Amino acid sequence: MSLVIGLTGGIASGKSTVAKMFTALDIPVIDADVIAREVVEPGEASYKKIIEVFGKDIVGADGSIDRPKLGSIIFSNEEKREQLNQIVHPAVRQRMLAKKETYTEQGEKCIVLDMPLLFEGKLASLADKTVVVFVDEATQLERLMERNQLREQEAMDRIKSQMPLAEKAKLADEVIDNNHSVEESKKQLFDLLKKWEVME
Ligand SMILES: CC(C)(COP(=O)(O)OP(=O)(O)OC[C@H]1O[C@@H](n2cnc3c(N)ncnc32)[C@H](O)[C@@H]1O)[C@@H](O)C(=O)NCCC(=O)NCCS
Ligand SMILES: Nc1ncnc2c1ncn2[C@@H]1O[C@H](COP(=O)(O)OP(=O)(O)OP(=O)(O)O)[C@@H](O)[C@H]1O
Repeated sequence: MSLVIGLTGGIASGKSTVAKMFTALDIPVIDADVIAREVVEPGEASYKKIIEVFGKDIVGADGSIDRPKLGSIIFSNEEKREQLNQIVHPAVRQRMLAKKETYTEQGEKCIVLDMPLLFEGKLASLADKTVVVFVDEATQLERLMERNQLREQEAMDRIKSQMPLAEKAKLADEVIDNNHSVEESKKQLFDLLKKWEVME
């Protein structure tokens, strides 16, 4: 039996930072953002559907989807975001499920689903335990603007396109407070993994 951990949070709250800690422990991590990139590569069904809905202008010079352009459309327009979600999310769900099955068959005792939209979507029920990586909104905004080189309004649009982190924290089994150092977050994670007997 594998323990499936649903790792979630908000944009730039620190999921990838915590996911790397699992990887360093040789615990497999299935990353929804990586899969969401794979399913829109040229030749994939979702690639064609995105062009049908958003037009040829959404394709960059190299033939792939122009992600900054698509982002600037969907993060400021709920209807367009919903349209994109309806194209991409079923394909992401299907691949995440298949990967999870493979790891389960391989006998992995712990598997992580790293998924920003775990609670907004339909995969939370797959997880035995859910963990939210939490930061307060001021820290989230600062880290997002810095990492993605965004103006305040663009960063706020992205934050507001998701369920508030405080609400996610209420839905989660456990919360990692990532407002402080990475080392402090690691200690919180290790305490959880000891409690769940994933590590000694
Ligand atoms: C809009 C796109 C092209 C922007 O690409 P970009 O490379 O700039 O960002 P990236 O994919 O790395 O996502 C960064 C973060 O944005 C947030 N985010 C992405 N898509 C969404 C969405 N539809 N709704 C809310 N938040 C989102 C997540 O927190 C994610 O971790 C891309 O995010 C996308 O295709 N989104 C739709 C698919 C999706 O929902 N992915 C999230 C995981 S399933
Ligand atoms: N405890 C911390 N202290 C300082 N900076 C941090 C901390 N945790 C993460 N960061 C930085 O904040 C930014 C966001 O972190 P990270 O990329 O892990 O978030 P994420 O939740 O995976 O984001 P996204 O879902 O948008 O990809 C990164 O630049 C990262 O280096």
